Parts: sequence; C-alpha cells; structure tokens
Amino acid sequence: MELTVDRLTKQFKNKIAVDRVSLTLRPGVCGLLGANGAGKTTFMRMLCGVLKPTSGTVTFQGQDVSTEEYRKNLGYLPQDFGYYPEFTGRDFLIYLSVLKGMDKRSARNRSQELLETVGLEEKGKKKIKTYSGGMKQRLGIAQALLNRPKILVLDEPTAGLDPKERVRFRRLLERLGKESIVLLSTHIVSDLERIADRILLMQDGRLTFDGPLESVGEQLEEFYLEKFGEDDL
Ligand SMILES: Nc1ncnc2c1ncn2[C@@H]1O[C@H](COP(=O)(O)OP(=O)(O)OP(=O)(O)O)[C@@H](O)[C@H]1O
Repeated sequence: MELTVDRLTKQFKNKIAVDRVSLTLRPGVCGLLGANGAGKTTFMRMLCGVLKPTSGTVTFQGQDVSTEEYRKNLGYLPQDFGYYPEFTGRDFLIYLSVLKGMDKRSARNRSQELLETVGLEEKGKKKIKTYSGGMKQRLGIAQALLNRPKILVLDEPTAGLDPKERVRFRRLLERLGKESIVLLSTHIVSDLERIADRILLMQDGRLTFDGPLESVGEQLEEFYLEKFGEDDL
C-alpha cells in the first residue's frame, strides 16, 4: 500500500508554497513538521484533492488524487474544520456518514462506534456548541475515520488537546498506523515524540528532512531547532 507524491508543487502568484516535494508514504504514522507558513497545509490540501497542484502528481495504488476511488480511501481533518454548533456530536457524524453514501442504520452504528473510539460516547447527545476545543478536535478525528480510510490526513490534530486527551490520541494513532497511512502536521515538536515513526520537515515549501524518528535521535526538539535555526521560529 503506497501513496506516491511526485514533484508536487503549488504556486500562488509569486509565492511558491510547495516546491517539488516527492515522497512515498506507507502504513505507519508520519509527522510533518514545519514553522508557520512552511507549506504544510497547502501540501496536505493537495494530498486530499481539495487544492489543485500547479504541477506534480499524487497517486494511491495507481489512482490519481482526482478520482473517486482515491477519495473513497481518504479521511481528512482540515485545520479549519467547520462544525455545526446546533447539531449534537452524534447527529453530526450520522449526517456526514449519510453524505458519504452510508445507509441510515450503518451510519448510526458507525457513528456510535467512533464516538466510543474517541471517548465522546457520553457527550454524543450534547450539542457541539457545548464542546471544549479538545472535544471538537476529537469529533473532527471521528469524522475523518467514518469511511475506514486507508489514508488519513490530519492537519494540526493535537491543537487544543489536554495531556489526557493527547495520550488517548497517541494510542488511537498507534492503532490506526498499523493498517493505514497516517500523516499529521504540527509545529509542536513534542507532539510527535512517541507518536510518529517517520518525520518530515518542511521549510519554505521544500522537504528538508525525511527520515525515521530514530535517526533524529532522542532530542527531536534540538534537532528541529538545528534544522530550522532559531530565527525561523
Ligand atoms: N490561497 C493562498 N493564496 C496565497 N498564498 C497562500 C495561500 N495559501 C497559502 N499561501 C501562502 O503559502 C505559504 C504556505 O502556507 P501554508 O498555510 O501551507 O503553511 P503552513 O505550514 O500550513 O503554516 P501554519 O503552520 O501557519 O498552518 C504561506 O506563505 C502562505 O501565506
């Protein structure tokens, strides 16, 4: 199972946000690190087919990112995920499941299962407007998992999670990474320690490091500062 990115580039007017990024992703948890504006969100949006690249390709098992087949395999949590405040968490998940083509019964079952997976079973019947930031984030992760995706793209999923939620999140990702390709972005280095098997560093649109967590050494934070230079932060 491989997701192949080949010389992926995005240019906005005179700004090259992503510059000829090539890589192959396999099952496991891959952490994408980069300072603000490094190009992480732009890169992920192209991986999810919501932004058209200027050039380059993204394919999964030979299927182009623009195809329905590709999308069926994809789960995405965007950075600016829109919630419906008046919906309950459960109804929100059911609603999205039906939009994805599930029948009502499967939608209800899957939604309940996912509320349990992300630890929101008790909150499922409460309106989203009563949720904390971390709870909304967990609901966002749940919606990304509705279709049992083989590719899971999470843009800053750890934002707003408290320490207990982080542990739960890490366990969930560990489980998901065994079978799926999981890519998550963050600019918080410590979020990736003990979560990611592989680390990618983006700087000014370019991929400046791609390697296993072990090659970074014990001190991911120091490594990051060394690569980026403290001025970039
Ligand atoms: N729609 C757009 N039009 C013009 N420039 C854009 C657009 N989207 C992003 N950019 C620019 O592309 C660069 C990369 O932005 P991007 O949001 O991908 O970075 P990021 O690494 O996700 O940052 P952050 O950590 O702040 O989310 C930035 O310079 C940004 O200003």
